[in-house]
Order: sequence, then C-alpha cells, then structure tokens
Amino acid sequence: MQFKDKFLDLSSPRVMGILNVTPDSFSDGGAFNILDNGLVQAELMISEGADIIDIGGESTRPGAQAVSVQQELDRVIPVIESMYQRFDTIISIDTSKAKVMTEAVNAGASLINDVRALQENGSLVAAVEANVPVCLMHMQGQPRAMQQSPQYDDVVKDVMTFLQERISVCCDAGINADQIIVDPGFGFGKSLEHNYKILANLEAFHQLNAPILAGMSRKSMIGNLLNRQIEQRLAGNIAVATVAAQKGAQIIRVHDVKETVDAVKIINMINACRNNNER
Ligand SMILES: Nc1nc2[nH]c(SCC(=O)O)nc2c(=O)[nH]1
Repeated sequence: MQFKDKFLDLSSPRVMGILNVTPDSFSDGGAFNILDNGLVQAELMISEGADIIDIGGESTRPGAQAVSVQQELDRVIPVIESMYQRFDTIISIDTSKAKVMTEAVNAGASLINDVRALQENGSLVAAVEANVPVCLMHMQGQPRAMQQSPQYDDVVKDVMTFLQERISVCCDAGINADQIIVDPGFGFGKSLEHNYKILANLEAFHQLNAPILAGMSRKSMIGNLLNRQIEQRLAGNIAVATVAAQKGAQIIRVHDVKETVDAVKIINMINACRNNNER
C-alpha cells in the first residue's frame, strides 16, 4: 500500500507501534516532556521493527473525556513534525477531527486512523483532500458510554455491514478503494464475548477486500479474561496478536513492538512452509 512516498508491502503482517501523546500517557505529563518522551518512545519502537507509528492525542478509552481541537493539535503536531524530520517511518494520526487530520498530514502523517470511520463533521472531506490511506474502524456508541451494554444481532455480521457501508460512502466521496484499511474495533462497544467472536472469525473480514488492522493490545478483552492488570498482559497481547496475524490481519496495532515483531516472524515462517508444501 502506498503511504505518500513510502510503499509498505502488506503481503505479510506489519506492526504498528502505539504512541499516545496524552498527558496521562507519560508519568511527568508536561508539554516538553510529552514531545521529548514521545520521540524517545517512537525511536525505540522503530528500532524494534515497527513499520508504522500511530500517534493519538485524545484518549478513546471507555469513559474518556473529550478533548478540544486545539488541545489535540498542540499535542500531536510537534511530535509529527519532529518525527518527520528525524525518522524514515510511516506516521499515522489517530484522530476523528477533520482539522487534526488536515494539519497532521500537512506536518508529515501519511495514514489517517479514525476510530469513528470518518463520520464526524468534515472528516470525510478532510480525508479525501488529504489523499492518504485511511483506516475505518467500527465503534458502537461513543467512548464515554460504549461499554455500558453493547448489543448486536450478530456482532460479526453487524460490524461487517457497517464497514462495507463506510467503504461505499468513502469511495463515493472520492477515496480510492486501494487506500482503505478496515478495523473491527476491538473494545469499542463490545462485550468480552463480542471481542472474541470477532477475533475467532477475523478471516471473514477479508470479504471486504481491504487490509485488516487489529488493535487488541492491553485491552480489557485480555485483562478481564486473564484477570491481569495492564502491565501484566504481555502474554495475552502476544497471544491475540499471533492469532490475528495467523488469520491474515495485515496491520497489528500494539504497545509491545519487539515481542510482536518476533511473533510475526514465526507466523511468516509457518506461512512460508505451508506455501512451500502447496507448490
Ligand atoms: N484503528 C484503531 N485505532 C485505535 N485506537 C485505539 S485507542 C484505545 C487503545 O489503544 O486502547 N484503539 C484502536 C484500535 O483498536 N484500532
């Protein structure tokens, strides 16, 4: 897939490193420290094998408070500008706000990652004008209340239908189909069972004829099942990432880059051996 002047081969799973630049994401939370710490973290993830760095200035965890456009811009733009100058990596902007999309791409981002699938005011037009790949993710409700009582007739079918509709709307608006990535949105308005039903059937999403992005790292689908605190979820993170990669997810969005890159190398070896047998 072409990300401005960078081509990323999605024929095998790629690792996207998560860089949250929200005050609560770094213990010392000051503005300079966010930039400084952000660049240190980005450099580490790149050195560990991340092909994409996903930068988010608004926490979308369940119950999260909304953030103003200016607050989000103040957090993410300095980091994107510095990263663009220093690193040769694909920069993704995790936002739902049109202005943040536009400014982030102008500053050097080459992937728009929107957990609201370009439904917010002006975001679809902003994405069309930015002319970079977009990730469309499914969310039921909004972060503040999405986990209270998520309901589906059939979660796989319902999420698939939503993503197909968003793909059609985006293509009609002028986004090239080959610039669209889809994401079922683990943890965004889903119960524990909903999340694992989606993961168990992740290969079904290939019917959408778009690369699949899977983001499960450190989420409650791991913590609640294993009864593990956030910093104790590495085994679970790797288990779900491995399953997603084996089911053909092209981009795996994680905190633990080094460990996930190792797991993906094993999946690639298995797939290579399987393909050899089939020749
Ligand atoms: N595409 C995509 N973007 C995301 N941004 C977040 S923020 C919440 C967290 O990392 O816990 N999750 C996701 C995800 O699953 N997919």
